[in-house]
Amino acid sequence: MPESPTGRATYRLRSVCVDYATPAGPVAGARDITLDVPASGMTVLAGPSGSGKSTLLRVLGLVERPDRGTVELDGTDVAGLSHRRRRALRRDRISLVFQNPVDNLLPQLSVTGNLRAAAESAGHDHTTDDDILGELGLDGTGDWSVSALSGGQQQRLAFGCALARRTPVILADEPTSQLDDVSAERVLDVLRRLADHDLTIVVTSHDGRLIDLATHLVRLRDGALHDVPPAGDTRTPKGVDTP
Ligand SMILES: Nc1ncnc2c1ncn2[C@@H]1O[C@H](COP(=O)(O)OP(=O)(O)OP(=O)(O)O)[C@@H](O)[C@H]1O
Repeated sequence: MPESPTGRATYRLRSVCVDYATPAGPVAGARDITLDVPASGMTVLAGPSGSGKSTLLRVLGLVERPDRGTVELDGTDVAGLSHRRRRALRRDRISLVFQNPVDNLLPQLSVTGNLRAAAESAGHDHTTDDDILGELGLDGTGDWSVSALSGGQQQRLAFGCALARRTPVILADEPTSQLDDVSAERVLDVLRRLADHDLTIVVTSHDGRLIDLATHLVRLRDGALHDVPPAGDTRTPKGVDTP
């Protein structure tokens, strides 16, 4: 397997399979995925609808357990850990940003209240609210209620909550798909800025603008890796790390 761009990998997946039971028989969500996710930069999981992007993101988020194969997070094999250990790892190491902005926030709290609640959820007793709001382009909104923000502002705040949690991993599922073009551009600005932090960022998308931000592009089709370079071929753009 070629080295990942940074040489360090946060995740190492080997032969990961996820099967869903349906009335019509089993459906493969992930087929034999072998992949390293570099410790820093932005990995984009791209592919058409139903290609397995969300399934793979859920595996990385320790929400979905693979039916076969291994998943290492920072060298620990997490696939077989107890529910409790997986939940503790999720709390300490992973922040998830969902597609729908309102699913990421607590509507009864202010903007600052959401940042503080996010920090507390990861065991921190304070946040640098003003720094984070500045980074998101949301200066001066600290006292606002979440409902006063636009969808795009809410989605930027969701990334702020991930920053407040100070987890080394941020996973985001199609974060621009529910936004108009202008709001999506602002979210992309935030993602560009996050890419400068020493974080592992993994985003699913079929938004070409987001795919252009990838430092590591993983293409999926029918639950499997697609466009896998021949062994030893390092010419593939953006460092697809597959065997
Ligand atoms: N809970 C589930 N039960 C049954 N089948 C599922 C389930 N979740 C996903 N699948 C199936 O697994 C495959 C991969 O789905 P997944 O949602 O991971 O793809 P996706 O690329 O994220 O799609 P989209 O872009 O539409 O969200 C699809 O065939 C889908 O129908």
